[in-house]
Amino acid sequence: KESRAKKFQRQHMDPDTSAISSGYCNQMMKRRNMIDGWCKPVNTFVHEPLPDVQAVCLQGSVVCKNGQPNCHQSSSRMHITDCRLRNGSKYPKCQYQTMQKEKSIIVACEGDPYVPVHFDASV
Ligand SMILES: Nc1ncnc2c1ncn2[C@@H]1O[C@H](C(=O)NS(=O)(=O)C[C@H]2[C@@H](O)[C@H](n3ccc(=O)[nH]c3=O)O[C@@H]2CO)[C@@H](O)[C@H]1O
Repeated sequence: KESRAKKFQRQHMDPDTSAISSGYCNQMMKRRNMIDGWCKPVNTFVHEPLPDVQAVCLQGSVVCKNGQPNCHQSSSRMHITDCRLRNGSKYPKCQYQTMQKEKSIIVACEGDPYVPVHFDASV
């Protein structure tokens, strides 16, 4: 069974890509298995080293969207790509808009070791 930490990495980590093409999200949402059974509406990929993203769990504590207190906001901006399902896109033809950004990320952390398990938002 995939751990929540590993699921976070599968869904949100892509440290090795710097050149993002317009087809990046269509390719990655499929490659990382986020269009199985349905088209995931929104998903962010982070283009920073895994240790840097894991370190966010030690940074500014903030309340999560769901009210839980275990979210943390990165103290610096990070290179990310937001993938957003295009209007009219129908499963199984999940078509995404690819948007490159530099923003501070908010993740929820859990466990021992205390690591990211959920991507909450970017600000
Ligand atoms: N505090 C917590 N502590 C611990 N765990 C917590 C906590 N909160 C939730 N989980 C858990 O996480 C799991 C999960 O998949 N939550 S999810 O909201 O659907 C994920 C969102 C995110 O993937 C994506 N999104 C969204 C915005 C954006 O900018 N970028 C972007 O990628 O959209 C998704 C839907 O919004 C679920 O098991 C839930 O129980």
